[in-house]
Amino acid sequence: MTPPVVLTIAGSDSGGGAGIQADLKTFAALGAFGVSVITAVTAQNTLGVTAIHPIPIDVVAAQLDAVLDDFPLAAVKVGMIGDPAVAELILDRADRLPNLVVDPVLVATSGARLAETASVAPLVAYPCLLTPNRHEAAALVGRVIETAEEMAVAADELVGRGARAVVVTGSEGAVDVLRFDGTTEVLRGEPVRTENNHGSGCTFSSAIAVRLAAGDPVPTAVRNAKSYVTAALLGGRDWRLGDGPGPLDHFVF
Ligand SMILES: Nc1ncnc2c1ncn2[C@@H]1O[C@H](COP(=O)(O)OP(=O)(O)O)[C@@H](O)[C@H]1O
Ligand SMILES: Cc1ncc(COP(=O)(O)O)c(N)n1
Repeated sequence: MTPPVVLTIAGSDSGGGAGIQADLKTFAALGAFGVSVITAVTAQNTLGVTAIHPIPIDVVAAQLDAVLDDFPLAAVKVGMIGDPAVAELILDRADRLPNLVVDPVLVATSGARLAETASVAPLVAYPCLLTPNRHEAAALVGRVIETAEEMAVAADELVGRGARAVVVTGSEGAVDVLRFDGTTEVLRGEPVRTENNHGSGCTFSSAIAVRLAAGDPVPTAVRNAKSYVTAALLGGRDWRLGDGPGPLDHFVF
C-alpha cells in the first residue's frame, strides 16, 4: 500500500540525532513516506552547534513548491526555521499544508541558540498544533515556566493567540500538558533515566504529524507520539554515540 506522505520543513543536524534527520527517521519508523524542505544547515554533534548556514529563501521556496507540485501531503511538521521569511512562506502556502505541527525550535538540548523568538512568532498565531518545550513556551509568553500548572496556563495563552492545539513538553520529568478543544490534559509518561535525549522534541513533533496523517484525533496522536518517544528513549538509553547527549533509537520496534 502507498504510505501517507509527511513533509518536514526544518534544519539539518550533521550529527544525525535531531532536525531533518530525526524527522525522516521518525516518519520511516512509523510508516510514512518522508519528504523534506531544508531551511538551514547546522554543523552539530552531540556536544553542540559550531555553525549555522541559513538556506537562501528562494531555495527554501523552490524546495517547498517542488514538493507541493508533486506529492499529496497528509501532514507537515515544521522545526527550525531560523528566519521570519520562512514563517511567512509557510503561511503563504498554508492552505496546502494539512495537519500542520509546529515545533518552535529556539534552543538545542545542548543549550545552543538555534533561532530568535521573532522568527517563529508569525506561525504561533496560525491554527496549527504547537509543541514548545517548557523553555520555548517561556520565551513565547515572556515568563519563566516550571510547574505543570504554569505549563497549562501558557498552553491556554498560546491557544488564545490562535493555535489550534498546544502541547508544552516537560523533558526529563516526562509530564506534558495538552490544551485542545477547551480542555487541558496532563500527560504523565514514564520518565527515562538517560543522557541520550538529543532530538526528543523533533521526534515527538514528527511522530504527532505521522499519527495525524494516519487519522488519529489530536489527543490520540499526541498520546501515541509520546509512547513512541518513550520507547525510542528507552531503546537508545545505553548507546554511546558521542561524548555529549546522544540520539534516540528511532527504529526500536
Ligand atoms: N528523559 C525522558 N523520559 C521520558 N520522556 C521524556 C524524556 N525527555 C523528554 N521526554 C519526552 O519527550 C518529548 C519531547 O519533549 P522535550 O524533550 O521537552 O522536547 P525538546 O527536545 O524540544 O526539549 C515529550 O513528550 C517529553 O515528555
Ligand atoms: C537542526 C536542529 N533542529 C532542531 C534541534 C533541536 O533538537 P531537540 O529535539 O533536541 O530540541 C537541533 N538540535 N538541531
